[in-house]
Amino acid sequence: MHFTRAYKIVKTFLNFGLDELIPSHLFPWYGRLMRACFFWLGNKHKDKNAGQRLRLALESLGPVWVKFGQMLSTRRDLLPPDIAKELSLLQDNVAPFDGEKAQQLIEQALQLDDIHQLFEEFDNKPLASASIAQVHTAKLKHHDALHQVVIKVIRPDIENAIYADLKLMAQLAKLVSQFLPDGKRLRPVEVINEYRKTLLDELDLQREGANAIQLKRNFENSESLYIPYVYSDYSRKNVLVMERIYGIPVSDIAALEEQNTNLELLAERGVEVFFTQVFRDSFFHADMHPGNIFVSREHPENPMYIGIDCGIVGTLNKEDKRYLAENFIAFFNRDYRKVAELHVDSGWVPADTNVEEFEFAIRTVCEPIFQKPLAEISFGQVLVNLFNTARRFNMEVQPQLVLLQKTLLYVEGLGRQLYPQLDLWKTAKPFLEDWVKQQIGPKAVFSQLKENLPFWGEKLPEMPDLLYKALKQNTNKSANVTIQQSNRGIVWAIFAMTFTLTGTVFFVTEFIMPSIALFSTATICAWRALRHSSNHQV
Ligand SMILES: Nc1ncnc2c1ncn2[C@@H]1O[C@H](COP(=O)(O)OP(=O)(O)OP(=O)(O)O)[C@@H](O)[C@H]1O
Repeated sequence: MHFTRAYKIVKTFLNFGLDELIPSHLFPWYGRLMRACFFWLGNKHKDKNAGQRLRLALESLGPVWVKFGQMLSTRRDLLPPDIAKELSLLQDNVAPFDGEKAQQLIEQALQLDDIHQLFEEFDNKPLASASIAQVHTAKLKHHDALHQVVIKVIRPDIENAIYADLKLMAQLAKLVSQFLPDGKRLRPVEVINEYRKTLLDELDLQREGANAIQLKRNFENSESLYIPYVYSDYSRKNVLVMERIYGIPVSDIAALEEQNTNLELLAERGVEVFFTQVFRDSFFHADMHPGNIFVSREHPENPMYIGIDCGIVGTLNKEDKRYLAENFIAFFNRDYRKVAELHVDSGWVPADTNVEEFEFAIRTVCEPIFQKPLAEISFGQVLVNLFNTARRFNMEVQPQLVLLQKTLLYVEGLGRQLYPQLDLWKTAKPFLEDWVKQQIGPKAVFSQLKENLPFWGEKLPEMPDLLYKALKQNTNKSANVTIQQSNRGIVWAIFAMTFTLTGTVFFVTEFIMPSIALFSTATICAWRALRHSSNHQV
């Protein structure tokens, strides 16, 4: 199986002339020798351009490769634009699998003798069928009521096929990175590893269910986004039962216009939902292609999105978020020095990077973007340009940022399709500026203290003990005046710390007057500590 599949892949690549995509000066002699060994396989599609040949080759290799091509199409940082555009046309035309088989899989997963024990009107005919899973409609008997649901079922036997293809892909990536002189720059091994992770995550519907539950909780009372309810009691690794939704696909602009949807508000809400997910929740839906987004039929004047398929989500840590927000703000202020410094501070590029050179490189690629009116600038493209430049300065690939950049491109595309005059910057700027403000300044310091309160609350009872030990040590060593002096300094410092902590506890629990008294005492202790330490140094 392994060998025949490997041969099929080589045959497809050569029949679509993909070897011709490698520039001759980059094709080493051993590569050409290997190519010559398959002399009977030649390019049968000479009439088509490179992008088309690559797309057709991937389509003929099946779903794992199609999904890989779709992922690559969003990596504008790695591929030339014409090839990326062609890959974005990839379609996974897979036939649905037998509905009886789906029913059998559901019965097995939920340990039912008969599907009708739990579901009424299970429809054998799939509602939708994709490369990894198929969706059926049913009515769930739940708490003495009937609930309209959809059941997503992973295709039978897909797992083994995916593992086998991923293994071959990984071997191919290794070959490319080892034997093609320019292979490493494309980071094929990392790209395949990232793809592997995404694809395997998609095979686990319990994970998708958990993501949907989290996202639903994050947008509990939101007017902008609704996530269908997941029946976790009836969900397994290969079966997911969730509330059926009846929204309008977001790409169906005619239907949205027909019900007088406020498209401007809808487009703005897309941007708002995205930035809320990224900056408020650090948890974003990262598969926002139009097939996964619907619009509620209710209240078209106050339109709400409905999101499905939460199989791929992204998360960002606090530092990433802060640098990202500041990067956008600095970029739109055309402060390229700041952009360069942020990349160094965040550790995205090595600490010894020449900031001036980096600033200059960023200016060169970013300044032309401002030729356009601000409203037309693409945030996603800004990130692509920035990351491309940073990569020349040895920026490591940050998978979470790549996911974010990809999602941002989708969100923008979607927003502009709904409302071409959408001014992304106008919608996003106040959001980003508020967020950055919240992260710095006194409010942020206190919220940080509040966050660390449980830790300090735990340590506070130990303070008197520490103090006692320090004092005792001080008495034992009284022979040495210098040490005694320095110990006194330590004792005052401990006092200062204890009063500060207690003051903070009072402050955040809103006992303002006692907290002021404690902070004042802490200041006096700190001053005494400083005096002792300076005497000691003298
Ligand atoms: N809760 C739901 N209510 C109504 N229809 C749904 C629901 N969930 C999924 N569908 C339908 O099933 C289709 C496929 O669902 P989903 O996107 O979750 O599957 P998938 O296998 O992950 O597909 P892909 O990854 O290719 O988008 C959707 O486009 C939608 O038409």
